[in-house]
Order: sequence, then C-alpha cells, then structure tokens
Amino acid sequence: MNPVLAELHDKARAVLDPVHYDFFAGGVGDEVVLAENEAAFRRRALLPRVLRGIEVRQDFPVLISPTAFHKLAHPDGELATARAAGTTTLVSSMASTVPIAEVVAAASGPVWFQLYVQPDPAVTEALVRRAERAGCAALVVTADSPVFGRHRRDLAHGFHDLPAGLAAENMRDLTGPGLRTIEMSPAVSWGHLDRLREMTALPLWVKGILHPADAVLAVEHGVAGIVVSNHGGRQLDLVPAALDALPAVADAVAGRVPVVLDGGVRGGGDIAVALALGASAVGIGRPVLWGLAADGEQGVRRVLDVLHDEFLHVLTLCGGELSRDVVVARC
Ligand SMILES: Cc1cc2nc3c(=O)[nH]c(=O)nc-3n(C[C@H](O)[C@H](O)[C@H](O)COP(=O)(O)O)c2cc1C
Ligand SMILES: O=C(O)C(=O)c1ccccc1
Repeated sequence: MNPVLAELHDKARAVLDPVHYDFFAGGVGDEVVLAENEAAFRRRALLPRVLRGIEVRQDFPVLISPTAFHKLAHPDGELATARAAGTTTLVSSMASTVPIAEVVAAASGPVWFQLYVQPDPAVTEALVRRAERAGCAALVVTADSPVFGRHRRDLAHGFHDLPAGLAAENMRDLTGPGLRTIEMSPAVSWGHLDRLREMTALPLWVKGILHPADAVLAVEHGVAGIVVSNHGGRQLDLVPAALDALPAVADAVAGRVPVVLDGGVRGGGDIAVALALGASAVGIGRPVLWGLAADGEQGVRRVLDVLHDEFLHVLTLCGGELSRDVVVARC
C-alpha cells in the first residue's frame, strides 16, 4: 500500500478509541466481503498500451463516499472533511454529526446528500428539503440497507449510541422538537424512488446496486447515476466484492448513466482498474476516515492528494487511456 495511506491508517488506529476504530474499520458477519473488496483489486493486473504519445490531462475521478459520525474521528468532524474535499465531490452522510447546511457552507466543491428513505414520508421529505435548502447538488439514496448490518465488533463492544454531545444532526427537529433516530426499513421500494424523483429537482442517484437487473431498473426509474457498492462489506457478508460486480452492471447500464464503484479502493492503481472495468469514478470510504482521525482536514487532504498523484502516474504508465482490455486476471 502507499506508505502515506498506511501511515495515516496506523496513526488513526493508534489515536482512536478502539471502540470507534472498530466501528469505522469493521464489516458485517465474518468480514469476508470486507477483505474481498480489497483482495479483488489484487487479483487484477493492468496490461498497459505503449507509445501512444498521450500526455495525461484528466479530472480526478473520485468522490468521497458517505460515512457516518465523523466527529468520532476528529472534533471538527464533517467540517474538516468538507474543507479538505476541495473540488472533489463530497457525498455527505445523512448520519453526519454536523448539520448538512454547515457541511455545505464549509465545502468549496459540490456536496451531495446521502439519504436513507425513512418509514415516515414526512421525515423523508423534511430531509430532502433540508438538503435542497443547504445547497446540495444531488441526492444519493442508499438502497442496500433494508435493515442495519450486524457488525460483530460493535456488538462485542456494546457500541450502540454516540457519546454524549454528539448526534446525527440532520435528524434534529425534523417534524417536531428533538432528535429522531435514523430508521432502516425493508418496506422501501422503487415506488419510494419515484416519489423522491417527483418531490425534488435534484439529480437522484442510487447507491448499493450489485445485480445488473437492478441497475436496469434504476435506469428505467430515471436515476442520474448508480453506485455499485456493497456498503464496504457492512451489510450482507455473502455478496461479491464490489469490483467483481462492476463489469456486469456497467454492461447492463451501457453508458446510459454514470456508474461509480466504491469498496476497497486503496490506491491510484485501484482507481485505474475500476475505470477500465466500466466505472466513471470511484468512491473512497475508510481511507478518508483514517486521514481525518490521524490529522483532521490536513489528513483528508493528504489522502486525496496521494490518490490523485498515484492515479495520474498509473494512467500515464498505461498509455493515458483505460478500456476493458487493459485489465486481465492475475493468475
Ligand atoms: C464507518 C462507516 C460508515 C458508513 N456510513 C454510511 C452511511 O451513513 N451511508 C451510506 O450510504 N454508506 C455508509 N457507509 C458505506 C460507504 O459509503 C462506502 O460504501 C464504503 O465505506 C466503501 O468502502 P471502503 O470503506 O472500502 O472505501 C459507511 C461505511 C463506513 C466504513
Ligand atoms: O455504519 C454504516 O455503515 C451506516 O451506514 C450507518 C447508518 C446510520 C447510522 C450509522 C451508520
């Protein structure tokens, strides 16, 4: 792994309360998928093209994936993440410990709002209005969580609640005074997505697609984009690595909407592999949390800078362009 990312992860592990480290680091069940997300990249090799005479000039195809409770990592929480994002799109978790309006105000680039559709439609609508008023540029509905994942590390620690003074601030005073808890609901369906599309002019993304048939349904329901994701191995521990699910989803979508991949991206080479297999960009989850815990805004900035620098380097070594044929199995 890149030594800067390794150093930030080590420092995060050292400074965080072990309960909070395990909340961030952990996955569901036996954590098979957690490990597979990273291992899947190591099972691929890049087959570069040469002598193409291309000087790479390319946008940084990275988003910050939504992760909950940044104040557990650093006192500045999501404000530090937003400041560090620069021009990188920040997908801000509905479960942020800073209200979305303050996250957007701290950011200089686009902020998208990640939403778990709530069983009470009035609460969902209030959250959408909150995101709109804040100035969010898109809504990302997470579809892979009909129930909370069973995270054994959290259960072993008895970690259920945020410490005193921290809260999921977007849930404050939504339809009455006080704090609401975030609920997951197996009743959430494509119908809810349709209602969201009618409710708001914001581009609507869906996150947590693995099956190509669901990708087709998402396109038919008018989404602006799809995030191929297994929630960083935190929901169902029997699914494929996110990278292994990507090609079939990309084929099914056939360029009609952008496809973003998240899960296990830990270096510039991983970004290149995901792009070659059909992603238009990748999302970064835990490495951002390690940067934040290790060194606040500066740590997150270092994570993004290292990934950007490595990606451009790899892309140049690959001849400047990525297509499916430049990725082969590493047997
Ligand atoms: C600590 C933690 C909290 C997360 N919280 C959310 C969340 O609130 N909403 C969401 O859609 N995904 C959430 N995710 C999933 C991430 O958006 C993303 O899919 C995943 O972390 C990507 O994998 P990576 O960590 O290997 O980069 C969370 C992940 C972690 C590790
Ligand atoms: O931990 C998670 O993966 C997650 O998505 C979440 C959702 C709501 C509250 C806290 C975490």
